[in-house]
Amino acid sequence: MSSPKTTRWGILATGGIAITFTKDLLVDPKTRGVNNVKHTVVAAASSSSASRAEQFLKDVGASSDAKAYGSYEELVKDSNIDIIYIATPHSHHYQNAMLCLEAGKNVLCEKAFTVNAAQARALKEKAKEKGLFLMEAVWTRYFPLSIYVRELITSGKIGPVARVLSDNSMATNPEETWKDGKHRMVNPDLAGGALLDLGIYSLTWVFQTLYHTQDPKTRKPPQVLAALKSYGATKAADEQTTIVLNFPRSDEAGGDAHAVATTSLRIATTPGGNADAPGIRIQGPKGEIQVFPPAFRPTRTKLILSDGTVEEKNWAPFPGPGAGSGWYNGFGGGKNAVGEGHGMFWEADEAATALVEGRKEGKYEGLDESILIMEVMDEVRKQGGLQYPEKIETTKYPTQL
Ligand SMILES: NC(=O)C1=CN([C@@H]2O[C@H](COP(=O)(O)OP(=O)(O)OC[C@H]3O[C@@H](n4cnc5c(N)ncnc54)[C@H](OP(=O)(O)O)[C@@H]3O)[C@@H](O)[C@H]2O)C=CC1
Ligand SMILES: O=C1OC[C@@H](O)[C@H](O)[C@H]1O
Repeated sequence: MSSPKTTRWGILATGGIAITFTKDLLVDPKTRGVNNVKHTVVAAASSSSASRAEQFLKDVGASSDAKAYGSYEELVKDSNIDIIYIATPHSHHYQNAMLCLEAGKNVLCEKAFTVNAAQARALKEKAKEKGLFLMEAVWTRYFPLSIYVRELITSGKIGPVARVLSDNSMATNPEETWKDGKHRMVNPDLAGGALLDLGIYSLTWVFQTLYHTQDPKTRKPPQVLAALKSYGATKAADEQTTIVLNFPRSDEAGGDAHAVATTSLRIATTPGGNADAPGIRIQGPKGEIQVFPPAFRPTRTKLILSDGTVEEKNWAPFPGPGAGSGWYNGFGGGKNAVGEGHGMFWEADEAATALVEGRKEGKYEGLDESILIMEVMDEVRKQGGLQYPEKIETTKYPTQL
């Protein structure tokens, strides 16, 4: 067996998820049975100061020779970096990813990929022009649990999927939690709201079960009908959104299939942390697959077949030793066992493997699928009357944010 190839990462931004991702990155891949790639963090940048980047590198346990930069512009010039992980708010992904691609760097960019589909298309074009790898960091797609669910579907276990019900909601008490309105979860300037932050996971489950599992040559985009409830005085972010999707399919493939994707900042998928009810139900004529919350980091599945078969699986704990501080939920608070991995290393392994193999896109969600999901979210926002400020919707690069 050949020795693992090391990928050298640069980390762009030093906020909450950057810490969790980077700690996961530094977990030995052998602990999860991965032998083809290894990861090292060679640099991090903070837009606020080099000392913040320095502290970040210390906090995550990076090697003492990793470089700390006080600007993203300096980071992208570092010739020692193979790939950059972007961990800024949604509003900034387009400008930050363009900066990296223009400088010739491969990119793994946090979800939601961009603010709109036009930006996602422009990034795809730029990556193609430069011959670079580009992937949206929808980590859930790379979980062994997700691979198992997709395999159940493609093996025909429940028959052709006829309907998917998918929720990712949190009772966050937004007026209290984000009183001043500046936090990225509610701030329109940072593309705040439920849809782009949490609804992306409801759509991820719909797409990875009902679209990604179809033949890429014949699958078609869905028709979309949406209701969106806006948040706060500015009405420039959503607090609750419901999307009905119709996926056209030939009669031989099972005929049209339906999905309902829901998201909310005000009510929970399961109140009080009770995870007994499935947040995701994938239904076919021979049975259903249930996935238990949270949709972004599920650890339990249940297959129920009409012949009476019931198969429950528990996917926790994730391999470790891991981040060591519980999972990060974007605004404080963690619930998984301290010391287990968070689960972000699987997407990092895929990005590193793609670099080794010379692939330019992620295996379980290519750029066209990321763009299609952005198109769905564009349509939802259009029907719901939600537009973000022009400076973050624009494809003009560079734009000062
Ligand atoms: N996959 C997952 O499970 C999760 C993904 N996310 C995604 O990660 C991204 C970042 O979220 P999160 O880490 O929670 O956010 P944070 O607010 O904790 O961190 C964002 C970082 O981005 C940088 N930044 C640059 N410009 C701005 C700006 N104008 N306002 C705020 N921050 C800025 C800052 O880093 P610096 O000062 O160093 O430049 C900041 O620390 C989002 O896209 C979110 O959707 C978030 C949580 C979980
Ligand atoms: O990606 C995410 O997953 C967990 C959520 O709590 C967070 O807000 C979101 O950004």
